Amino acid sequence: MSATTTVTSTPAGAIQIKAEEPSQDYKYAHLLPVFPKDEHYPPLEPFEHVDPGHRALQHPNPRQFLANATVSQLTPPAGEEIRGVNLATLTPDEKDELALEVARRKVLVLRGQEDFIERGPDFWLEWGRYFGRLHIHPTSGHPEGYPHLHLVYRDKNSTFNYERSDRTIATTWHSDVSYEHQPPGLTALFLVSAPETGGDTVFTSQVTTLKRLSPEFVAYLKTLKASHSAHEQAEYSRAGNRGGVVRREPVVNEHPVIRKHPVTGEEALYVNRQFTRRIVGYKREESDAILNFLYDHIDRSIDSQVRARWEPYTVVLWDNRVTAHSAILDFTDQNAVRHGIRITPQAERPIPANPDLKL
Ligand SMILES: O=C(O)CCC(=O)C(=O)O
Ligand SMILES: [Fe+2]
Repeated sequence: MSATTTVTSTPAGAIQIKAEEPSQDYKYAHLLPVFPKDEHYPPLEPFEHVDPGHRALQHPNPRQFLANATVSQLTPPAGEEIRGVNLATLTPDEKDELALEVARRKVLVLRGQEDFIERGPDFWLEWGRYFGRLHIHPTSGHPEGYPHLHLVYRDKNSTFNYERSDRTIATTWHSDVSYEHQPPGLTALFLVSAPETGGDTVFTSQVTTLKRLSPEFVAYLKTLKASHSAHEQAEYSRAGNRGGVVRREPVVNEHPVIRKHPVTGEEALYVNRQFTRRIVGYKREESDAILNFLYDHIDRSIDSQVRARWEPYTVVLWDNRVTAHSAILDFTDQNAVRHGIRITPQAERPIPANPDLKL
C-alpha cells in the first residue's frame, strides 16, 4: 500500500499538493488533499443526534457482530483488535452493535478492511452517515469533490498537518474538533500510505484518566465548564505562506469539563491541550493552573493509553467523546508518505456528568 512515488508540492513548501508526474501512478492520487480557495460554509446548525449504540442495548447479544471474529484486547483501559469482520457489509443491526462496541472499548483496530477501503469515497460517506451528520473540517485538506472527508497527509515536502520544527515533542493530544457545538462521536481513520514503521496513532481513555483522580477533586471538576476554540487552528491555516484555507468562521463553544456518554453512561474528562482554552468564569492564572494540571496528567498517563499500529488495510474507529489521541511523529526523518482519511460523524452536544451544571 505504500506510495512508492514522490508527491510534489509547491515551492512555498506546504500544501498545494497536486499529483504531478511521476505521481500519476500513485494509486490514491485522487485522494490527495486539495484546499480550494473559493469554498465557504455557513455556521453549523444544531441537529438532533440519536446514537445508534442505544439500539444495540436492546439486542439479545449486543456483540453478535463479532460472533465469527477474532478479538483481542489491547490494553485494559481501551482498545480491541478485530480480525474477521468486514465493515463494508455490516447490516444496520450490526452497525448499531459496532457503535456500542466502540463506545465500550473506545478504540477498535480493525484489520483486513481491504473491501471497505477499496470501495472509495462515495461509499465511505454513505457508511459514515449512518452514525451521524458528517462534519466538514474548517481547515484541513480533502479529496477533490469530497469536503466531508478530512485528510492527514505528510511527505518530505509537505508538512501541513505535522510541523515539528519549533517543538521538542510533537505529540498533540486532542479530541477532534472539540470546539464544535456538537463534536464527533464514533470516528473512523485509515491510512492508504504509511511509513514502513512508525506513525502509529496513540489514544488515551479519558474515562481512565478521570478515574485516577480523587473523588473530591472529580466532584469539584464536575462544577466546571471550559471553552474550546477553533481560532488558533484557523489562524495557523491563514498564516504565512502556508496556503491554507478557512472554510467556516472559527467558533468557540463551552463544554462541561466532565461529560457523560449518552449510551454507556461513563464519565470522561473532556479537556485537551489543542482546543481547550479557559475554565469559564475563572481568571487566567486560575484557569491555567487547573487546565495545565489536567493536561500534564493526560500527557503522563501511559497507563490509560493504547497505540494503534497501521498494518496495511487497517481501519481504526474511536469514540471521540471519551478519548483523546495524537499522531506519533517518529517517522518524519524518513522519506515516507503518510496519507490518511477520516470519516467524522458528529454526535450530541456534550452531556454534563453533573445534571445541575447549566450550559
Ligand atoms: O494522523 C494521525 O495518526 C491522527 C490524525 C488525527 O488526529 C485525526 O485525523 O483526527
Ligand atoms: Fe485527531
